[in-house]
Amino acid sequence: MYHLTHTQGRGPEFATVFDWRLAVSYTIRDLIVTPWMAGHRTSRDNKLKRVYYLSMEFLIGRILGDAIINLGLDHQMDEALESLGLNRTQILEDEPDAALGNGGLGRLAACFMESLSSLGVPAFGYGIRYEHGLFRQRFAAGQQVETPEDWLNQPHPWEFVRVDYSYTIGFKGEVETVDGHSVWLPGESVVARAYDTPVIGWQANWANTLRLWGAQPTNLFDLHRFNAGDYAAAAEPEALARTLSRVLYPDDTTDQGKELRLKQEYFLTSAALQDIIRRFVAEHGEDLAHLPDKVAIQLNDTHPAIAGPELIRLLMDEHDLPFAQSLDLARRTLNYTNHTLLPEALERWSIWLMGHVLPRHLQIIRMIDEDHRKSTGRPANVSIIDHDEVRMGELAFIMAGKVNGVSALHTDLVRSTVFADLHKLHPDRIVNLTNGVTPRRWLRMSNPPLARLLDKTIGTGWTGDLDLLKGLAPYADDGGFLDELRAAKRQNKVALSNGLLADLGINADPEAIFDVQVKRMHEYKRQLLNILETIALWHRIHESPNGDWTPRLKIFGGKAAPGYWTAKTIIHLINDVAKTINDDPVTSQFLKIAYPPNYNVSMAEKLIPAADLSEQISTAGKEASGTGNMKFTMNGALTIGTLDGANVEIRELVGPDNFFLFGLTAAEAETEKAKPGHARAAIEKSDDMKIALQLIAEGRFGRPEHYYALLDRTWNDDPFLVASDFDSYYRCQRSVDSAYADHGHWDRMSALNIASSGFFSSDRTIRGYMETIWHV
Ligand SMILES: [N-]=[N+]=N[C@]1([C@H](N)O)O[C@H](CO)[C@@H](O)[C@H](O)[C@H]1O
Repeated sequence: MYHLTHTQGRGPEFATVFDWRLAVSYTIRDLIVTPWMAGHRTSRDNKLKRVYYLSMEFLIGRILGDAIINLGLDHQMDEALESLGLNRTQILEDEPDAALGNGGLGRLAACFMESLSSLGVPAFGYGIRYEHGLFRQRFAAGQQVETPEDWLNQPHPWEFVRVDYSYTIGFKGEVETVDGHSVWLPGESVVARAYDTPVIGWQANWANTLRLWGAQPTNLFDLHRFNAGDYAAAAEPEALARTLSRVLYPDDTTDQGKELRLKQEYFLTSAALQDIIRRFVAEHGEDLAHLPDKVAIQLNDTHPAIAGPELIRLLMDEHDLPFAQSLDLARRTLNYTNHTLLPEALERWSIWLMGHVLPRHLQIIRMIDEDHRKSTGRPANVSIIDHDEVRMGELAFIMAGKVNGVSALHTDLVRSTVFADLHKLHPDRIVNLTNGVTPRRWLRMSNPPLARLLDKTIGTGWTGDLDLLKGLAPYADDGGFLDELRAAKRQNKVALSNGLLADLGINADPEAIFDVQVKRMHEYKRQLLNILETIALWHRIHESPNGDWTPRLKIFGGKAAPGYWTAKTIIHLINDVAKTINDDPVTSQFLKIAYPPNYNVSMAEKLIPAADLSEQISTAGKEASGTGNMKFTMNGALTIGTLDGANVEIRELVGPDNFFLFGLTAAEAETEKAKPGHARAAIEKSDDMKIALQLIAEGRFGRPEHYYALLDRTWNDDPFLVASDFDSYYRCQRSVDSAYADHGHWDRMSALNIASSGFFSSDRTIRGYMETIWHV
């Protein structure tokens, strides 16, 4: 009531849901600033070493619900809202998602920030305060249409503006030599202003800062031009500057390559490094020789890899340290995480563009390259500059103390493929740190029915120490427990069914298998394999409508990068197939498809707890890790998947009997892919796939001409081996049907998946980074 009155300036009789939500948010925020300030003082006063996580993406989602959980106030808040006659769900769902990321990489950064605070590790996250996050997705005639996301078109209660922490970021211009020193004279510049969001940890013992940079013009406004009536020109400086933090590039695992993207990457990196050095000097004095003792920096993929040259520039040009010392200090401070092997995702900037936008950095990159060549005996294929391009992967590797992959299989492939030559030169540099997810948001907050059952069965300790879920294993043979487990899952399925009916008009049977594939649309994730199997099943049901079919609801969710034509065609196909199948009176009792638009963090929090089956069906060797797979497992869904990314470790821990495995291994996939005509050969052998492709070509799902190019690509190219894995996948799905029919067996498998998911907590991952990379 205090904040409604004094912060919102509203009486309850006039208050909107927005006013109440802000009042609740400020009330919770008040309780966070205390541990936040205490944590900062403790770090400063004890001269603690800090971790700095640099990422172009932080896929945070909503903040209020998570903050209430971490403060342990969920029950009190329920009572308070009830006593005021307010609807909890309505209040929480009024908050827009902070969609400052594309997919797994961005969400991982958000989970890491929460675990760093939950473990009480002094840390800062550095990112960009995009005015527009990932675009909103809607469907028009089954096709994806993008509209701008606008989370900041209303006051945002979770940020504090820090005008005193502003840094000038230069671009372009030229480099002069004065008294033997290189001096960069930027041609243009902007100001990076800090916006801080506290990240509270479990049980509110600690809170770290997520510092997001917003771009401001160096000179606000050209008054002379304004007075001359040239209003547009007068506003130009501001417009230009703000483009830097205007919008997130919507590409997931694809190199953008645009000048503005490079400028965004440098904007983030330079502001972060200037802020880090200011804090170090303020707390430890001018002698930067001790920087690596107090600062550990993690580069989230190559997007902030310009940090190597930028840190050297700051140390050399602004703190007068010699190149060799600057290089050494930078290497002992920086670390790099690789998140993908896909060639089109590895960033390469043309020498021209790098020299144009960052002339001083290109000079330093050449010095780093030369130093590395000299110190490693000039081997081939490891140079940063290659064929007039600056290879950011090589730059990040050469400038890093440690390089890590994000799953055991992925790290092996990083050593044997993309960085094989550098690995030979630096055999101890690459380490593995399998991804993880925070159990606070992805279990305790998203799945109250299961959380209550866990609390009752093994106590509440699991939220802070997920390994305690092992205590559940004995209950896998306890019928009473399994019934309650099934009841909890059913509660979530009923809630989701009601949502699907209300939003999409789809009547979902909670008894059906809720088979869920939610992730970005990409050919290597093989949503195409899933929808082709669905068509083949539909055809089979039509052939024997009285057969003993296990009802199934296929749920899809995911956005395609706006320029990714094939991914958009697959979205269109899924919606066209859904239309035909959902309207089919013969099969609708056995098979339905739902594709809710605008999949995001908040939707994942609803879908994952209601899932029975988790689709992790990427071509083996292509998905570096996956993190959705981990969220489904800890929420009791069983996985159908390939031996790819972290699926391998999930299967090892839950046991092969509790995982539905199919498909080629990464090595077999490489061999198969090399065979000419592998697709046509596989399709000719598979009646089910052939019929599925035929039905599309015949126009059973919308206008066939929309899919001729996709059909041609599948028959003649099929780069991700959909055809080669089809029959194995189809057979595996049928074994899922029979397993699901035996409730006791299914629930036992579900219980064992939950019991074995402790390893996939991001707390375990962060502890790994602390021990093997950051030494904090
Ligand atoms: N970029 N990128 N990489 C990804 C994801 N697409 O964001 O990073 C994620 C986080 O490491 C991985 O789980 C996922 O497999 C990988 O493809």
